[in-house]
Amino acid sequence: MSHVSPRKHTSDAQPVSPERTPLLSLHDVSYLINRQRLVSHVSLDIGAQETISVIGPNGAGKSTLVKLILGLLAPTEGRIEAHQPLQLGYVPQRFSVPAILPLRVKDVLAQADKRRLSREQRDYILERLSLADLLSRQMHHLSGGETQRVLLARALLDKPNLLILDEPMQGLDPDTEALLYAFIDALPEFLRCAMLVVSHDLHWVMRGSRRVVCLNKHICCEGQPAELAVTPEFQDLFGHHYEQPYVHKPHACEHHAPHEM
Ligand SMILES: Nc1ncnc2c1ncn2[C@@H]1O[C@H](COP(=O)(O)OP(=O)(O)OP(=O)(O)O)[C@@H](O)[C@H]1O
Repeated sequence: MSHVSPRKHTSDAQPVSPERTPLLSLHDVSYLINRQRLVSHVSLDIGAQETISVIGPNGAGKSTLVKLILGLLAPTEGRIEAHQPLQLGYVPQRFSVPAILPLRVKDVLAQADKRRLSREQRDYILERLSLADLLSRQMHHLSGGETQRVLLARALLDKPNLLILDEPMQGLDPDTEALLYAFIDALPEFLRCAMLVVSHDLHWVMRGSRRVVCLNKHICCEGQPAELAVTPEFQDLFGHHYEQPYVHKPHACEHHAPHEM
């Protein structure tokens, strides 16, 4: 990818956890077209095994940001820097195969580089994503959920170090959605990688300890779900759709219950 320059990282005195070892940095990246700014001054570091969820309203520039990271678009301002050679995996929002094109599931999966995983590891992916019965089916006959499972398997078979999922659960039934979320939430060690997940599913996004980036052309707020949920920027954009689960926080005042005195 021409816009990304791999750079050797010199070791600092501070040890960095594997999750936080830098993989990719966006430096003040903007994308303009026809004098319209679709992405504005985005700076973002992605750690080597970090999961980042990207949320934002329709038209906020999320897919444009994904295309910039994939190298399908070049930043018109700023730059993207890879700290290690990138192996990208991508599951798009939509994928349709024309009925006229014969393409079986096994043809799609066969495009992956077989040298990157062992046979057992490849079988594990197919088994976890329940693909055994689909292998001979035509892609254009698959349902939305089946297609997303195939695309996720295809992406993982290349053992990416950065997996980008652009609203992968759109239109899926709750069972398929739960299956895919459970799978990406607990990838086995041999598939552990950085993930950037664009999602409108606030209940998944705000669960757990993934870093959340809220994009509205620029990054309007980011952080851990609990920190983010109380920011005015998040409240403005999503407050009416998302109620933070009640969390009891012990307070630090001096009074004691009678039995403690
Ligand atoms: N090539 C283009 N030329 C002009 N405008 C574009 C182009 N591509 C995207 N846009 C506009 O840029 C804005 C951002 O689009 P983008 O697809 O990145 O948003 P998004 O956050 O992914 O939206 P959604 O949540 O609806 O998928 C939209 O208003 C879109 O119409």
